Amino acid sequence: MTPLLLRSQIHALELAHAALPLMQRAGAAIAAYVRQIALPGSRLLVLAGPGNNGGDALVAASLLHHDYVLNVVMFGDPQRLPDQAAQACRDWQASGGELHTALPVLGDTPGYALVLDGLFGIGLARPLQGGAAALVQQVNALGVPVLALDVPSGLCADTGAVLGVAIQARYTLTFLAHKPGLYTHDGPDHAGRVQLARLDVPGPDVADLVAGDAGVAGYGHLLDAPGELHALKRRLNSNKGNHGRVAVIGGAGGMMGAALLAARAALLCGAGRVYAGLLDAQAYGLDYLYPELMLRDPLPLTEVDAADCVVLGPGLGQGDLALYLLEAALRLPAPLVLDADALNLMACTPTCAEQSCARSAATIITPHPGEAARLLACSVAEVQQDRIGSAIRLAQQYAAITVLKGCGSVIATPAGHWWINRSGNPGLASAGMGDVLAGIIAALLVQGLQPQQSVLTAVHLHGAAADGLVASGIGPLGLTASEVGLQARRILNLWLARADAS
Ligand SMILES: NC(=O)C1=CN([C@@H]2O[C@H](COP(=O)(O)OP(=O)(O)OC[C@H]3O[C@@H](n4cnc5c(N)ncnc54)[C@H](O)[C@@H]3O)[C@@H](O)[C@H]2O)[C@@H](O)CC1
Ligand SMILES: Nc1ncnc2c1ncn2[C@@H]1O[C@H](COP(=O)(O)OP(=O)(O)O)[C@@H](O)[C@H]1O
Ligand SMILES: [K+]
Repeated sequence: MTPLLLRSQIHALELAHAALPLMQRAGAAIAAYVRQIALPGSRLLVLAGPGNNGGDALVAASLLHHDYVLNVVMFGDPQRLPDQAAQACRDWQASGGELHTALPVLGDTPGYALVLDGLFGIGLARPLQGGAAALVQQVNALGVPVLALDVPSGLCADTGAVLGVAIQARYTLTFLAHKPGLYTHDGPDHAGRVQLARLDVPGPDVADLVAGDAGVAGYGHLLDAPGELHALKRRLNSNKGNHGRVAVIGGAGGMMGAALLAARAALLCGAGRVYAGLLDAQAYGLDYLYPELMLRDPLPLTEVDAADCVVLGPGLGQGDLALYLLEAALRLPAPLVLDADALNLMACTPTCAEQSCARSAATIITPHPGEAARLLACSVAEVQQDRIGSAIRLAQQYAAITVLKGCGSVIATPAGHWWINRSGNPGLASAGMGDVLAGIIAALLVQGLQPQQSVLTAVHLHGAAADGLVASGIGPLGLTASEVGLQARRILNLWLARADAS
């Protein structure tokens, strides 16, 4: 899996390699990339900011000078550039290059083929305002493809939050290591296609990259491939009893579908037996589409007691029975997946955190940002401003593997390990998708994957299923949770066959 480094960790890496000509290498990597995406002779707009990101852009400008028509806009005082960037600026001017202080008016001359955004990189320290914000807005309004250098200016490299306003790039060439902000929250909308230029610096293990922030165990990983699936391989001589028992509890009045979606997804992803305990007194005794499911009253807890994993929450409601079931589930010795209303109930029942922390089996919580905000007693905006930190805080508060869902779902463990999922698309932004995810997690868990591996695989699979469907024209508009469950089955079996063959 690909490492994801926070800004403090990138700085540690830079420090460990301070003797290397990193800015020269970054400039060369930019020039090589530009030659792939812009025709020689075309006009390029180069934006150089007040720090080393601007230096990278200026080195590239000098390297591209003879083959392109370049307009370089310097934002900030060139006299105050840091040393290496100042040298890059002198080199540019010595080669006959001009520095503009604002976007040149092109008149009748052909427009820009490409913009190189070297305004701000990982040194962005506060929201863009005034001249910087205006420049970014002007560039976005040009409608010209933008190559962002390191990160799109205005985007926080750690969190993917837009600070004020941010460059809308078609491409991002990022240096040394991938940054989490490119992959979660608003990052993917601003970064476009991301490519890494390592600058001949080896991976992150060279440096001690433990971040200063409390609770973060080190650098994270981009979840861009399924992990080890060996435990899912079935012996020829196996029976349903070998493939685990999932119990889904939820489906109060008007919300039966949520519990059925989770239960069906568990069935489709291979659980040997799936029970659904439905709270709706009017619930049918049969799922006509999937009669394989065993629908029961949630009380008594007989099947729940015997389950190898319990999913509690889809369509659960927040009544007295729901709370009783939540407290009973927290006492169960089996792994527990808590979603939706189970999380809302936990947020307003302080004793639940204590109960959750006292559990011996794995607890998995899968909040979307709204549920996370309730659990953390803060606003959704605060959760989104720091998705990694929020996920880790939740993981620690409940001693639970946590999936903070949304664009670039963040998975975190109580020990402070974290991942960002790369699969998935906005087709998943429709009702019932979270229920399907909860069912998939439980299915993988009861078939023998370890809890952490179940969560990582399920999150990646869920997104990959949506990607596969969109690629074949089913979605993003109108993609349904039921289709994602079916496609997850197909992809999981393909992954398994591939793992088997290798
Ligand atoms: N240090 C190194 O070893 C390397 C750095 N590189 C480049 O250097 C970048 C980091 O350079 P810096 O640390 O100089 O940081 P940046 O170039 O990202 O920006 C820092 C400058 O912007 C100003 N600034 C920050 N936020 C602002 C705001 N909202 N409005 C106005 N001004 C603001 C700061 O006061 C400072 O002058 C990386 O993103 C990368 O592009 C690369 O050359 C690779 C090697
Ligand atoms: N824009 C998006 N990009 C990627 N994944 C998304 C996006 N929007 C939603 N998802 C995923 O879809 C699922 C939605 O879950 P949730 O919000 O709980 O829905 P519901 O409660 O309707 O089941 C989560 O796994 C989430 O990560
Ligand atoms: K930039």
